[in-house]
Amino acid sequence: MLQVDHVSFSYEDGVTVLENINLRIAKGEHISIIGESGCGKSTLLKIIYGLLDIEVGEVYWDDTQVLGPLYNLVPGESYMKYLAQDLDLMPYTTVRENISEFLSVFERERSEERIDELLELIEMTDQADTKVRYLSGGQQQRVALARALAQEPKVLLLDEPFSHIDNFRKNNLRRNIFGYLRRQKVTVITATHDPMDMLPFADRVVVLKDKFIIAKDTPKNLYERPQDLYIASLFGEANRIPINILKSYADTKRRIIVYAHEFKVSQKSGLEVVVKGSYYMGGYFMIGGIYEGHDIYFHHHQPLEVGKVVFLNISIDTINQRLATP
Ligand SMILES: Nc1ncnc2c1ncn2[C@@H]1O[C@H](COP(=O)(O)OP(=O)(O)OP(=O)(O)O)[C@@H](O)[C@H]1O
Repeated sequence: MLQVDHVSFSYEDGVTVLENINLRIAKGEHISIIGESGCGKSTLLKIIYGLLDIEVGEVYWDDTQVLGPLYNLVPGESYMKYLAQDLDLMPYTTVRENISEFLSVFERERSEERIDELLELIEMTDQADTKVRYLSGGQQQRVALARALAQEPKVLLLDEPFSHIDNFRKNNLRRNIFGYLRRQKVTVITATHDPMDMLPFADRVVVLKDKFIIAKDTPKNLYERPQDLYIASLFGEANRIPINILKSYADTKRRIIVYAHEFKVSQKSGLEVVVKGSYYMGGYFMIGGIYEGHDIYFHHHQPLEVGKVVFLNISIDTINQRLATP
């Protein structure tokens, strides 16, 4: 088990970046860390890997304490691999050589076979003999992923692992990589902005905000019952709506989170909205509007004229689901 106990951390400027962070991560579990840019996701991964010295708190992998650079000549733990945002590749050697460099001694005996397996996993068999400096940013990120896997870590820390990779490949690659890591029973912690890195793959999601962990839950629970707009907005466009405006019979002044796609447009009754603009999103239009002076966003199958008045409805199931949120 990976254990983070009461960890607080500040860089040299003295500003606290993380405060009282506690995590228990079981072997083989896949965790995602999400939160707005600058909330401390990378810092937490670096602490777990032992790249930073912490003054408050402790990190353990089973009974072994993870120690920072003050206590470790070569920072970083051998059973872990941290794939940073800045990829540490060897630009003047080929993709194959880059991967081979990181195979464990045990694996060198069957190295060609293993490299071919990893090349297939990152869908780069055809570029095996290309020098890394000639690859695109997304291709380099895929090589860095293969290098991380080549080392067969027990714990893999991934910092925005698919951020440079085009959508054309991203989905398949995510399924390949996360599927592989599950089969290998690797413990995985992924820091990400992208809900698609997390919703289909994580067992649990940890949400960071203003130094603290504000939620830990399954992706499904977090998505369906977001505590607040900050969490919901990590998944997509979301609104905070007073419940009694949506359903006149509701006597509560409470506000609930409604995702943009959960509204249905009606010409007759519901939340009265004046249209401000329509944005083509591919399969639908994102409509921006104003209700009672507040911005509101909802989906519609066609654009709506600016200034038009429409009414928004939301299903009773969704309202009940959100009202059940603590
Ligand atoms: N070496 C450093 N020295 C001082 N401050 C730092 C250092 N690295 C990061 N910070 C600050 O610590 C905070 C957290 O940074 P961190 O990179 O951990 O956030 P993040 O959530 O990973 O962001 P992003 O999603 O943009 O990568 C930020 O305010 C950042 O400016």
